[in-house]
Amino acid sequence: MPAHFAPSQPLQGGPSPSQLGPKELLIERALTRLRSIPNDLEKYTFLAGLRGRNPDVFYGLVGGNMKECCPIIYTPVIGLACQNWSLIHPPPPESDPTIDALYLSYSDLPNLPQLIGGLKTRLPHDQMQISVVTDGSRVLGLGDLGVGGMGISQGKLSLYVAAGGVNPKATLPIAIDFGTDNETLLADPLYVGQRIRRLSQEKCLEFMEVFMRCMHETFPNMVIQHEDWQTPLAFPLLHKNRDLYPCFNDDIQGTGAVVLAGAIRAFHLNGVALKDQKILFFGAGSSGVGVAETICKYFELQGMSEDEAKSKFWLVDSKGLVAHNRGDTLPSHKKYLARSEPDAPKLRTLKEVVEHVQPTALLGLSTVGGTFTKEILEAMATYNKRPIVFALSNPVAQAECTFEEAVEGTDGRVLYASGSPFDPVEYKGKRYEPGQGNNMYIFPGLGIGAILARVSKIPEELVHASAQGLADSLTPEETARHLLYPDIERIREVSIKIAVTVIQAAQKLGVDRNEELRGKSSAEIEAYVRKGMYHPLLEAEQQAQ
Ligand SMILES: NC(=O)c1ccc[n+]([C@@H]2O[C@H](COP(=O)([O-])OP(=O)(O)OC[C@H]3O[C@@H](n4cnc5c(N)ncnc54)[C@H](O)[C@@H]3O)[C@@H](O)[C@H]2O)c1
Ligand SMILES: O=C(O)C[C@H](O)C(=O)O
Ligand SMILES: [Mg+2]
Repeated sequence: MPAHFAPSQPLQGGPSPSQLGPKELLIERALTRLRSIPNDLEKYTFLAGLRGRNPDVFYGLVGGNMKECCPIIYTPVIGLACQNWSLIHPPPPESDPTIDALYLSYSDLPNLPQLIGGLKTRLPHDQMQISVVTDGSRVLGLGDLGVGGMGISQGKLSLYVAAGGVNPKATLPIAIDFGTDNETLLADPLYVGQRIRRLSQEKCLEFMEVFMRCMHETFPNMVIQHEDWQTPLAFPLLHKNRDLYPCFNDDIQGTGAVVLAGAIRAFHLNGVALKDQKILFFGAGSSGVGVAETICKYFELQGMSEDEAKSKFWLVDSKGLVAHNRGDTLPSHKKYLARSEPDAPKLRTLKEVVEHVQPTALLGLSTVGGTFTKEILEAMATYNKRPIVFALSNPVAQAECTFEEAVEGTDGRVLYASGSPFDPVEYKGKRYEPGQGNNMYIFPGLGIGAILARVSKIPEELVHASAQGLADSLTPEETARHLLYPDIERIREVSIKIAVTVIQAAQKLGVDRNEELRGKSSAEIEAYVRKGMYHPLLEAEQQAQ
């Protein structure tokens, strides 16, 4: 069985089209067509149409050409698609007996048990494995896009299939319409969602409590990924559900894991001992705090006391340095890592905080593009031989600095990762390669591992295991190139490695419910993972699922 989809590139020098099998030929045609489309949004709609018409061809194309296709079906172009959702992807008619995307709204609350229970007969697969659920309230760094968030749910699930090998029929994207506070959408008669203001947090959580219960009763083995919920809902949803159901929040935990994996590599490459690292986060929302707490926990696991680990972190939000003595009431998610010195300086701007802290690492999860200015990058380069700069906000225009700016501002010494992809840069005759610190490296492996182990819940240890699996997945050649993350074309192999680590962690904690896998060696678990994966180039009867 192939470990990866056959990439289409080798076909160019291989057999002529007439010798190709029908799926390979269709994939080759689709790729040629894709390359002929000049406009990004049209490329997206072409691929979305292909996914609907012929999933095997779509996934064969994407899986063999990740570098080329990911920026279209995922960040950055997916952001544009979400912004234009009403024009490109209206919900299917209610009479449609099958569904491949589910839209719900608060008014469905009294009927949720029947509605969700009834899905079993309307869905093409009776063993649904994974759902990505959003209310579209914070889509990438683009803000509130209402039901346009469906694009993100679908995009994430496409990667679950392409990278994680989940059967496409076992995935369900869900967008929940709680209204929108986006003035453009509220004024747009063509908007496909409800043109009402967002409901209160209380109402949303009331709905979600019933929703999570009904989903679990209907699909007891399904993993639910919460995605792009605004921070005031993201944390309560995670805390209320994490001990009850197999679910996780991708922005808090998936991002925590991917950045931890890149940071482990970067701390090694900058040569500074962990106890001397000083990590500054620009942005203290669900993602910033999620990442900071994940790295903080890692420091503890490496032998630091809790207080020592916490002392390595500084958070900056729109009001400046986050500190208990700041004079405002901090929301609960910011309290744990707020500076606690009674005389913590009251610093307003990022520049002031950078100069005060002189960090070894500067991480942006702020949604504000261009905020790591030349001056800030140059300052990072004066404090560090190899400054760590991660511009993690999505999509591209929201990145705190581009790769080129980071290379120039630090005279080529930067250890850089971004949330959205950037091209390599030539600087003073040398070629530099960026890392893509995007949770896409984590959730497919974490998800397929959780699915195959049939976990009852996803404790933090599984998230840490996924980070370790990713950090360990670089080849010697990638390590020698000083990469922070593996080549994206290898994402399926990387996801397999992460899945094995996650399954073993689940077994150790006793949250696995798949008895068949217990007592198996790493190699046996890996073989089981490979066998359980969907391969678009195999015929249906050859698929294990
Ligand atoms: N790379 C990845 O895998 C990944 C994963 C998740 C989220 N993200 C990105 O992270 C970003 C943030 O997501 P979130 O859910 O945490 O959002 P959020 O809105 O909850 O948090 C944003 C934070 O930035 C701060 N901020 C905003 N404007 C600021 C300014 N001008 N100066 C200083 N601070 C400012 C806010 O106070 C807040 O603390 C998004 O752009 C998202 O795309 C990336
Ligand atoms: O969707 C992405 O590309 C990453 C992340 O989940 C985000 O919200 O930005
Ligand atoms: Mg997200």
